[in-house]
Amino acid sequence: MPSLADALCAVLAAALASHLVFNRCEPVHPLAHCALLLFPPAVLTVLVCTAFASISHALLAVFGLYYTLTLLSVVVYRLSPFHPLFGYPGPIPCRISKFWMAWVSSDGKQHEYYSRLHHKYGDVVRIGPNELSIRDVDAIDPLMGSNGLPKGPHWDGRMAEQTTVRALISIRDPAEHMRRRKPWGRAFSVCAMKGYEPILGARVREFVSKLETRSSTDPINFTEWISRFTFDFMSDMAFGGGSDMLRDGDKDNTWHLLESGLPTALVLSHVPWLGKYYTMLPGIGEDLKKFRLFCQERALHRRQQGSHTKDLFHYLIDEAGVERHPPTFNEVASDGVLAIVAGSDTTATTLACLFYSLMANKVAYRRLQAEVDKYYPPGEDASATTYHGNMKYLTAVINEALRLYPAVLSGSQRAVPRGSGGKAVGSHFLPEGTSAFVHFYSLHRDPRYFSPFPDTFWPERWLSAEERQAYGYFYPATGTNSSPAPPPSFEKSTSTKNLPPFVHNPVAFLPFSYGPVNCVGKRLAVQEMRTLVCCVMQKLELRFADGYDTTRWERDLKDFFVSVRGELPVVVVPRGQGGIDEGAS
Ligand code: HEM
Repeated sequence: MPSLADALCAVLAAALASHLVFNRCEPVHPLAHCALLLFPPAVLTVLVCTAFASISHALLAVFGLYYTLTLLSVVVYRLSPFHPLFGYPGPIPCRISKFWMAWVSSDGKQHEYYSRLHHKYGDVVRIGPNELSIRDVDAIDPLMGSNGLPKGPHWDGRMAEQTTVRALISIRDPAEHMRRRKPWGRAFSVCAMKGYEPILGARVREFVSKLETRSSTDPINFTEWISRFTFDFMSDMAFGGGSDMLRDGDKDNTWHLLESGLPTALVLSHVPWLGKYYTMLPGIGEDLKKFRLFCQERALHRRQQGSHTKDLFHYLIDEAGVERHPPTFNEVASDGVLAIVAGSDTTATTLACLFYSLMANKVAYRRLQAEVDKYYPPGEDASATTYHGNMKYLTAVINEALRLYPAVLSGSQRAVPRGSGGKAVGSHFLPEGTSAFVHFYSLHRDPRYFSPFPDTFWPERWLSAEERQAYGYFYPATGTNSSPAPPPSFEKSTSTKNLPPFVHNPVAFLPFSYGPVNCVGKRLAVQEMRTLVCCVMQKLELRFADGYDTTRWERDLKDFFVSVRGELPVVVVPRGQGGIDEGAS
């Protein structure tokens, strides 16, 4: 008959063994969890129950002790010098469990949290037991370049409900990713892009004319209008049409279906194994399922109908029959959903941030308007891309919006595969099993890479010194300490004397990520933004609605992997009709 001390030793040994198995094998399947968390204490209870007064005492003691000791062992190990990431600084709750980041991220402000951590702890911060956030330009290529690391486990949580066919963005196996990316590469080649101009031009003209011909000058929510445009355009591209939000508004509540799952997906990305349980809950993820169904119906319809234009779907489904291993219909349908999600929300956020920034910085607004007027005077079709490449101020404005507000604020995770022996990333070493990402938001606002005014919308930083000088020096007035800071007023200055040295390092500019799994839709996104901005600036005049609190913009911006923007109440009138101050120039 075992003594009480024997029983306690047995439970301690079992708890340590269980921690060891969790640590080595990282099981994610619920059955494996049950086996490790229920089977050992149940067997132990049977074996040592005679050491206790009753079976219920034995159950309570063994199970309670087993769980307490397992947890304690996990916590002590993660904080101890034996942990491979011990040398990296970070807050204690982060080092203990990813549940901490799941909780922190749930309010959509994880990008600001990471940024604060980098200010406090430096360029590499331990933000999870096995995860690092990096703010160092030298880490970009080794981490994300062609000899870099594959995608990390956060995709297993984000896409937990995709149990059969995964969309391109969440494929972690590099060989499979490369196979699935081929049709996408073709779809965004220079030649294919030419074919998209008429589809894009038609939607942009519709957007502008809808706003131009409004009979009222009441403020509109500009964010919503832009979202309708990007959604309609991506539906045209992915499924040959089928969405008319610009005409009918969001009558099917599609935008809600698209965005409602984002916060949960972000939380699950921090604790991917929880995704398996989440998908078992009845009624969970209904919005996303509806959205997928809606897209699948469109894909089916588009396949049956065929198309005269070579849209994105044409390439994804390989209508020309050029792929050696053509994708299956389910793969294409899944990638069609991805095109809508990855293509509409990201571009909508960037455009909304861009127009917000322009309205807050009237100097930049007038400079861009002047450039548009030069290349596309009244009567010229501003949706034709002919002069886009010459428009340096336009490029500067788009880059600056992407720098301050990258649509994916916190970057995309990579992971060091088990058995690889680890990876040197710049001057840092990442042990195997470590996940890491370059934090775009922190990198883009780091004064070592962009100075002066790293937190301010200042498109002139993207011009050459001569071009900046030719424009004359307009600088944001400094000295505001409120957080979030209101957009600065701009002052005319005759010299650069009292400014910190000019620093501009485009290597630290990664809104579309970097390397072989970067944003495959970058060309389309840039063309879409250039076309829309040119047409809006040519035909319309915008200003914030009276009483709009400009500090709200950054407060309302949420990081749910793809960022989600708040309302932007704007007065829009056709140009030349007056009513809007055309002052600063
Ligand atoms: C301003 C607009 C956009 C921004 C800032 C943006 C940014 C990004 C980022 C940061 C990634 C993650 C890459 C990584 O994991 O390293 C990504 C992936 C992706 N984006 Fe975009 N994107 C934009 C627009 C678009 C558009 C218009 C499309 C068109 C369909 C698109 C399609 C994709 C796809 C398919 C992926 C997955 C790529 C892969 O895993 O190989 N994106 N994007």
